[in-house]
Amino acid sequence: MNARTRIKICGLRTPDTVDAVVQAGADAIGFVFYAPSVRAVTLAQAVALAERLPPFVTPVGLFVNAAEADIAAALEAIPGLLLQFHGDESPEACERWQRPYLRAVAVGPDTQLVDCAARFPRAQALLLDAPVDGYGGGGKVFDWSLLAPNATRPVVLSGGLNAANVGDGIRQVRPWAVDVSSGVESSRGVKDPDLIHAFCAAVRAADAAL
Ligand SMILES: O=C(O)c1ccccc1N[C@@H]1O[C@H](COP(=O)(O)O)[C@@H](O)[C@H]1O
Repeated sequence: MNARTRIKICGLRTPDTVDAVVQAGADAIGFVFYAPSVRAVTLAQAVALAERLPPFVTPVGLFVNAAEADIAAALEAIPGLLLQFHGDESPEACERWQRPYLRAVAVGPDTQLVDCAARFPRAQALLLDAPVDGYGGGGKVFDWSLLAPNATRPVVLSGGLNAANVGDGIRQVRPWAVDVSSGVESSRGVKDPDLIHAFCAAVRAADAAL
């Protein structure tokens, strides 16, 4: 039983939206270290944004097939950074840091979460996303009914979530946490404080009704 669904808001790029995420009561903030993304930030930008975070709000660094030197630099520069691997990284590439991480999984009809958990033993959670062109942040919902209720690791539900559908996702999947990017944007790559607050309120409402 999950007493409170944790919330990660991903793809923050400005101080005011980071502050909005904190004020809305989210648990984690994602920084996209993937240059092709409209949400990409430099390490210097992420360091400045992460310095705004109070205790108990976790900075998450999202990487897609990144160079080891870039991951090492981010870990060095941002205390407490949780890694999120959202590309084609091998288990070895994810495990070499010897620390917990989030492993993204594009969910399809053949996805076996038990096997995924076994392949990525140090993954603190499996982050379930829709298969998209490219690697993520596509605002697409996957078929939640594909998930067998036998996950051996906490799951983070993501992919096309917004204030209108996150309650259904929580009721159906019962994830440890939810993760959103597109669904709290007024236009592609532009976070909206009102949508951030609405998303967090919808999660709280769903939790209260469980
Ligand atoms: O946000 C991005 O631009 C991104 C780029 C490359 C890989 C992952 C990315 N975002 C992650 O994708 C999922 C779903 O996002 P959305 O809510 O459907 O837009 C989420 O975990 C983001 O962190």
